[in-house]
Amino acid sequence: MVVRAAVAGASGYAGGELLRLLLGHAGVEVGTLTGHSSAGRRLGELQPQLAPLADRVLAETTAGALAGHDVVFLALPHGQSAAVAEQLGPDVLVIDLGADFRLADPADWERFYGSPHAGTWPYGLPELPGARAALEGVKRIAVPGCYPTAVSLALFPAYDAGITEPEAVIVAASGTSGAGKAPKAHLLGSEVMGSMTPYGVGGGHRHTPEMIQNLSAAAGERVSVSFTPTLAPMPRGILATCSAKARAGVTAEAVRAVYEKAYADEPYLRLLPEGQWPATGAVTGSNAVQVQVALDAETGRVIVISAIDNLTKGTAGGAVQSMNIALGLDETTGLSTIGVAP
Ligand SMILES: NC(=O)C1=CN([C@@H]2O[C@H](COP(=O)(O)OP(=O)(O)OC[C@H]3O[C@@H](n4cnc5c(N)ncnc54)[C@H](OP(=O)(O)O)[C@@H]3O)[C@@H](O)[C@H]2O)C=CC1
Ligand SMILES: CC(=O)N[C@@H](CCC(=O)OP(=O)(O)O)C(=O)O
Repeated sequence: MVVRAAVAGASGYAGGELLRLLLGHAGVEVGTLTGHSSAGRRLGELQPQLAPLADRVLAETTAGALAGHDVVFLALPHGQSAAVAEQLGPDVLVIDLGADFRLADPADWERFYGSPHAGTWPYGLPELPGARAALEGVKRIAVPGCYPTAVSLALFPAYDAGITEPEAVIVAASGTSGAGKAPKAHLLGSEVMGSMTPYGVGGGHRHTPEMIQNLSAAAGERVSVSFTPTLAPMPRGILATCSAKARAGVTAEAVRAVYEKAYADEPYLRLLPEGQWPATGAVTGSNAVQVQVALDAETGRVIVISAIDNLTKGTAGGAVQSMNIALGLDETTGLSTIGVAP
């Protein structure tokens, strides 16, 4: 079976990574590509790494241009997906890489995104408890945010197993591609190179409610989250340092056993051997997630560190993995666990 897939937002970072993966996917034929300010331009000018598609010309992002495909990926800014998606009809598989359909609570959406809530779609993080089965055969998928991917995959085993209290503290560093390709002063090379800085400090980051949603579902009770993102001088990657208070009596051996069991059959989640620590460079360009755990004897906190590529497992790889499940394909088709290093 070969499905025909359109990509809206093909000129952006998420759209570009998605096309890189789709070009290596045996079950996908790349159809229409769309852009916004770059409509009418050749893809080769904008995404020179995608050589086989260099002569494709970007169409305007309209429902008409995206019609006639089996799968439509939307890699658009927040708030742009709903209007397009509602015109695409119920039979096409629509996969939104943006935030519009990730949150279940309209109040959370309105507070963090400041616009009316468009709705909630099945959530494209198959490794979460029950999520894989919930993606089979669906026609709409909301791909998680990059930080919630790194954090939820790091912490769900601890909450699912009940070994941690319902609070988590997270500090995560992201590469600059997480902020998209559109020019912004704080992303200039002279601002970013050789410097790191936090942002969204004190509960203000829009990924906080998404993390709370995922971790609370795993815990069966509300988990409070303190999240501090930082911008790191690298193009790709997220390193998330997560901690939560261990429940009484939990030992370091018990923590490790929980993670060994939770990740045992997962194709992309890798608990590293003891003494080895996750590195963003090791997962660059791959769908892999590296994780290490420790129990801090001084504070009684379980510490879990994860590394992902924000554009691959954190966006486009997660989208392809979820598409594979929805279409009944082998979940790993077109996705690699092999990073590009150094
Ligand atoms: N970058 C990342 O690591 C991650 C991104 N995502 C999500 O993916 C989506 C795209 O992000 P990213 O690729 O980084 O962003 P970019 O800024 O790199 O790309 C945005 C894309 O959307 C198009 N676009 C811009 N404005 C409009 C508009 N008003 N209507 C229609 N299309 C528009 C742009 O077209 P043009 O260039 O032609 O103007 C471009 O193709 C976002 O929702 C983001 O949240 C999710 C997880 C991680
Ligand atoms: C470095 C950086 O700016 N990162 C982005 C997150 C990108 C992402 O995954 O999130 P969305 O899909 O929700 O946009 C941010 O902090 O807003």
